[in-house]
Amino acid sequence: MNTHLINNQWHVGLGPAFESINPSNGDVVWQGNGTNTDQVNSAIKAARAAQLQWADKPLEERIAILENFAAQLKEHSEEFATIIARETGKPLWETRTEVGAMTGKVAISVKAYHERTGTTENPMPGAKAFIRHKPHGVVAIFGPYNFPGHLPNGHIVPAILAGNTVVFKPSELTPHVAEFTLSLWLKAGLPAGVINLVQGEIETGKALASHKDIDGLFFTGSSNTGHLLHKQFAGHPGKILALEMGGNNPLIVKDVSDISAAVHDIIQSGFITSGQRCTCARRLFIEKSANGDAILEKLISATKNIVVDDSFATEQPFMGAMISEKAALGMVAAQSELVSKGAQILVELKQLKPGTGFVSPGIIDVTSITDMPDEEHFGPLIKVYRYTDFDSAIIEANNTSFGLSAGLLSDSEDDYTHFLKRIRAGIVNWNRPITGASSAAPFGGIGASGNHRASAYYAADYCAYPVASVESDKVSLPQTLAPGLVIE
Ligand SMILES: NC(=O)c1ccc[n+]([C@@H]2O[C@H](COP(=O)([O-])OP(=O)(O)OC[C@H]3O[C@@H](n4cnc5c(N)ncnc54)[C@H](O)[C@@H]3O)[C@@H](O)[C@H]2O)c1
Ligand SMILES: O=CCC[C@H](NC(=O)CCC(=O)O)C(=O)O
Repeated sequence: MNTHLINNQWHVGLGPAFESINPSNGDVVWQGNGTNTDQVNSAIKAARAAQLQWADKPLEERIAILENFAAQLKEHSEEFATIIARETGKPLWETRTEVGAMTGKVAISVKAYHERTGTTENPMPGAKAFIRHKPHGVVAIFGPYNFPGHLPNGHIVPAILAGNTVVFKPSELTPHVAEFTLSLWLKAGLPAGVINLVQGEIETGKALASHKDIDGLFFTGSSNTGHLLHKQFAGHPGKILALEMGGNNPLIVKDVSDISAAVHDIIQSGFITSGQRCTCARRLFIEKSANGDAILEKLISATKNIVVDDSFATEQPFMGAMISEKAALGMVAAQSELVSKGAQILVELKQLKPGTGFVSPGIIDVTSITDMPDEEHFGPLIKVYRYTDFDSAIIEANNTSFGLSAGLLSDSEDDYTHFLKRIRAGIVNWNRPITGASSAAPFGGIGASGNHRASAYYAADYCAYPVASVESDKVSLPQTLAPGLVIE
């Protein structure tokens, strides 16, 4: 099977075999072999050979290829949404929005390129001062399985726009999505070597990340892997590493009059994509009050009514399957562990069908647990904390090594101002779900969630480095020389 794209040629993998499975029914979606180390080397060589020529192209030519890609995405949107749904288990309505986000990324990245990394010219006596931006060179891009199209695309598009060339290593759980993405780039007229695709499991990732001839690595994935990469990059200050990782995101609810609206925003925050978004609310803080009781009661009944079904069901479900049966069972086990620590199940998260990734959404009250693990449970399980005092809820919300997203549902603007000043996260929302971040804003977290290299609108920043120049079209002697200097 032709799996890897090197220098615009498809290659059969020479490494270990692997496959992807449709988590809704256990069907094999894709089979192939990963790369071996020689193939990873060849991909990097191809990217290196193509880089100068690509960066030398007039910007308009690079943009034209990106726009062709957006047109290809539009033309093949339904086919692509179907492929993503089959490989991830996400509902079709949602994978259609993923393809839409990929298409929109092109125009947003062009705008960001000009605004954040364009050329600035300032006059100065006898010369001009310029700020320009240059590409790093060859960058490795690693993607996760939950948005196998949109999130790698959020690195690839700004990277090549800036003049870098890329070696892309997708999640081993979503190889078909990656292959289809590259087939659209080829149709868009991508020159050879500009984006190379290497597929495989961890060994492929390790061979690429540790390669001496990459100039940087842009990563979206788990905090564990991101931390490993950070260690690996220690001692290489010349290489740029951009890390987008997970979160243990808090959502605090306080004094809301529209209880149904609050429940809606909690569900959108906690359960969209079966809880498999890095921005999902993992910890829900609800006041111990009549208002808090009413919100929790409505949340419990609405959660029990959430429709979980196949990606292609005629009546579209809110949630599809999780990425794999292993992930689904992992969530069941996480729930059991919390129960063993003293948590109380309010709505049980259950695997709905053996051999699949289908789980029902769960809510668990963890207020009485004293040794809560600071872990990202990457699935549809909301952990409820009942609180009596707003400030202690904010302190507990900040009691995490992560800092990706956070939110407050409250009718009071004063409460929000207070919360915004104190909460530590890269995305902080008020009376809106904490998922669904815009590509037109910076996106990233602090602490164990990232390394201050925000993506989305700010991805332009890590795709190029600034060059400051003072320029004059001829050398000229200054009118006044420095003391002690005589030039005759
Ligand atoms: N902050 C964000 O923007 C963001 C977005 C989506 C997902 N995520 C996070 O991603 C996670 C889910 O995605 P995932 O499970 O695919 O992540 P993951 O870390 O398992 O995998 C991400 C990529 O890294 C590769 N990889 C894994 N181990 C490696 C190693 N030792 N060396 C080199 N490469 C390696 C994988 O093959 C994959 O391509 C969640 O934690 C989620 O919060 C973060
Ligand atoms: O799973 C993590 C991504 C979640 C998603 N964020 C974005 O799409 C950020 C915007 C971008 O990268 O263009 C979300 O917040 O739902």
